[in-house]
Parts: sequence; structure tokens; C-alpha cells
Amino acid sequence: MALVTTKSIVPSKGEAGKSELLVHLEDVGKVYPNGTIAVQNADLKAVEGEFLCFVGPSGCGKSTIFNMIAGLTNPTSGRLSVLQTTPKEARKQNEIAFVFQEHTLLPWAKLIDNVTLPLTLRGIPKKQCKEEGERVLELVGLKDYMKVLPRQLSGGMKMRVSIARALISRPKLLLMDEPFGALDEITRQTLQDELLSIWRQDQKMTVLFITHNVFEAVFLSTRVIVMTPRPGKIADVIDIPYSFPRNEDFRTMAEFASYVRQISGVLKH
Ligand SMILES: Nc1ncnc2c1ncn2[C@@H]1O[C@H](COP(=O)(O)OP(=O)(O)OP(=O)(O)O)[C@@H](O)[C@H]1O
Repeated sequence: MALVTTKSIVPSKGEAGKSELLVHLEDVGKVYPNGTIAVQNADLKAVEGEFLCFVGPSGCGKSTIFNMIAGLTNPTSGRLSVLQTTPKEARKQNEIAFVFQEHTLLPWAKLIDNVTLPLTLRGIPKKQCKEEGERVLELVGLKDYMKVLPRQLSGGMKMRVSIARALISRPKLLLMDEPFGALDEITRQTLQDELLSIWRQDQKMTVLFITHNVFEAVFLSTRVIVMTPRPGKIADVIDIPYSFPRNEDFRTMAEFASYVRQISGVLKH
């Protein structure tokens, strides 16, 4: 099967004209005060329901793009809209959630209290917090661990709790910055399967996911954003049109290997 490579910024899934445009970067650049050009001329559209992976070597500006989308730092050039408004405004609407490689769970709080924290902080009534907490812990397969403390969990389980906590606000946009980077390969693949299953249950949620692992990017994505450094640029956008659900068979297909080779080729240039 022929591979589809596109320099186009138009999404392959979700029909940009009809679905909500969630993230729109137009010629976005970021120069830090010390003069580092972290991102240059970035153009990208993400619509609801997409799963985009960002790959690229260390220092190519992946986290900077995420931080700009999250409203944690401003672009120094170009235009950026998130959920049809400014990133800061979008963040206030509680429609954006994050998952980082470090789980950042409160060590003294039971799992149910850890996952409901975003709602508790917003003053949501206790009963509703508990119901929502149970819902998301069930989603990640940890409902039986509600009263357990984080130190009693494995690394993979802690990551599941972080994902549950991010999902509790029913975000439209989920930003994941190398979430599985510290996990062993088997746990990583299990969590990839689980994440795709959760994403597929919510037709509208868009996931933006940073990884150094090209195999992971191909397995998860509807499109892979390939970045190159100095200065950080979007070098290519590659469609992964293989259908969902994806399972073990996909990982062993010639088609899968072709996508991996194609992305690796862009990274090496
Ligand atoms: N606050 C900052 N001030 C100055 N330079 C910064 C700052 N944050 C990042 N940089 C620089 O900007 C460039 C891009 O960094 P960024 O963290 O976005 O890259 P990355 O692709 O996410 O890297 P990694 O994969 O290692 O996390 C790097 O050269 C980095 O040193």
C-alpha cells in the first residue's frame, strides 16, 4: 500500500470544514529572552477527534509548542488559537488537561482524592467528585484501588492515575508530554492500547502526544508531526491512515515498518 506523505497542514481525519478546529498555529514562532529560537514558522491545524503525535530530537521545540498551546508561555510571532480563543482563555474554561512523564500525584492522598483534586479545587460538590472519580478510575482499570496510596502502586499504575486525573474534567484537548517515557516496553504497549481505547470512547477528544519513540507515534497517531531542531521546525506531517481499533497485528505489519522508516528518514535529514 502506498504511504501518504503530506506537507499539508489540513487534518486527515475529522474534516476540518465540519469539525471544530481545536488548535490552530499560523506561522508561530518562539524566541526565548536569551535568544534561543525554539520554534520557527510552525503551521498546524488540529480538529476534534484527532490523535497527533509530535516526534523529534531533544531540543526541537516540542514542549515549547505544548506550553504555548497550554497558555503557559506566549508565542513571539504568528497567531495561535485554542478552542477558538486564546490559549489562556481556553485553559480557564477547563477544557485542556495535561499528563506529564512525572506522575505528580500527592503522596499522602488516596487515589480517589488524587483523581478528584481538579474538581475539588473548583468547588464541585463532594458527591459529584466521588462519582466522577469512580468513573475515571474505572476507565483506567483502577476502581478497586480507590483507597490506596500512590506509593503502593507500580509506575504503570501511577501513570494510569495521572491519566484518570486528566480525564476527570472531560477535556476537549488532552496534552501528553512523553507520558510513557519512563515505563518498560510491555507496560508501555499496554498503556498505549488502553489510551487508544479511552480516546476512541470519546469521539470528540483530541490528543496531542509528545514522544521520542517513532514506533509509539505510528501506533497511536492519526497524524505524526515530525520536528527538526535548530531552529525547531515542523519538517513533515505524515498521515497514518490505518484504521482503528489497532492491535498487535498492526505492530508487526510491513505497513507499520514502512511508516516507521519514513518518519526516521525525515528525522535523519
Ligand atoms: N525557558 C527557556 N529559556 C530559554 N531557552 C529555553 C527555555 N525552554 C526551552 N528552551 C530551549 O528551547 C529549545 C527547545 O526546547 P524544548 O524543551 O521545547 O524542546 P523539546 O523538543 O521539548 O526537548 P526534549 O525532547 O528534550 O524535552 C531548546 O534549545 C531549549 O534549551
